[in-house]
Amino acid sequence: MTIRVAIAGPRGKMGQEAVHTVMKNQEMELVAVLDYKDIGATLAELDVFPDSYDVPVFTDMEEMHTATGPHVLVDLTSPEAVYKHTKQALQLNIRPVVGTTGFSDDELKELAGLAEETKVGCIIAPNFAVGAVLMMKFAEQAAKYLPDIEIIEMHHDQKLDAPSGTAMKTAHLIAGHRPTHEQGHVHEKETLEGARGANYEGMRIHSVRLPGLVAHQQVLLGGEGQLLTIRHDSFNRGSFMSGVVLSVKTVMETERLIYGLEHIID
Ligand SMILES: NC(=O)C1=CN([C@@H]2O[C@H](COP(=O)(O)OP(=O)(O)OC[C@H]3O[C@@H](n4cnc5c(N)ncnc54)[C@H](O)[C@@H]3O)[C@@H](O)[C@H]2O)C=CC1
Ligand SMILES: O=C(O)C1=N[C@H](C(=O)O)C[C@H](O)C1
Repeated sequence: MTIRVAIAGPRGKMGQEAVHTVMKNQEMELVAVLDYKDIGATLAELDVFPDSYDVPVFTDMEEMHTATGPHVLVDLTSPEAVYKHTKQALQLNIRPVVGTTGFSDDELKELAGLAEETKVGCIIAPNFAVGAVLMMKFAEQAAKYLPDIEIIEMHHDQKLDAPSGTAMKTAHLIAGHRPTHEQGHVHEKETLEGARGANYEGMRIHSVRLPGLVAHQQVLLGGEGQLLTIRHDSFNRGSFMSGVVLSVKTVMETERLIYGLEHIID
């Protein structure tokens, strides 16, 4: 069966890459895109895509659903739009594959409940790059032995959310094995606010934003006389595409919400 795919955010950095990926995939058909403007146009009429991309643009998900019947919605938009999109897709029986980051823990819980109730599969992947998933898993394992940890995530300066979804997911995974404990000196004091980064159950998370960067993270684990550094770099957005393809295929086989690619890679 050909998987009918819609993409939200097709003009964005990730959206453009995903449009090309789905268009090239023999097992998928790009049936629609969801944008905030140019309703009634096709991708071919937008300046960033080739003339052969005869895919309609919608601004309303319900209209898109009625007109084109997608099985899957790939969301690559913004932290502001993603919760509403994911909820609406689940209600319309469209399976969301979500790369957009910036969910709160409460939103994730609510969406998991909704997916269970509607039995509509959903994958939320804070990072689609296999190397980043391995970096998170290795950090989770290492935290059992070296529980003093600081996460440094580094991204391009157009990123809207901080900390990154990957840093948050890394902290969640590590926290499953590391009893909460405060790090550093008990009397430490910031003379400049924010100097010690964000505090997640005692772990520190630092967000760097600079032009030239794509997506990078290192997890530093310190012990007596030693430091373990686990690092991953995405140098381009092609690094995320095999994860997008895997997620689109896998979401067709599930009836619940899966949070994180580590649950679906072997
Ligand atoms: N899970 C992963 O592996 C990755 C996730 N991301 C995340 O994906 C998201 C998008 O990233 P980029 O492409 O770099 O951002 P971007 O800013 O280049 O693109 C976002 C696009 O979404 C559009 N958009 C915003 N609100 C919309 C709405 N309500 N409806 C339709 N379109 C809307 C914008 O116009 C823009 O074209 C971010 O949350 C980012 O953190 C980025 C890279 C990898
Ligand atoms: O905004 C980005 O670029 C990225 N966002 C995701 C995140 O917040 O972790 C994934 C990747 O790091 C790129």
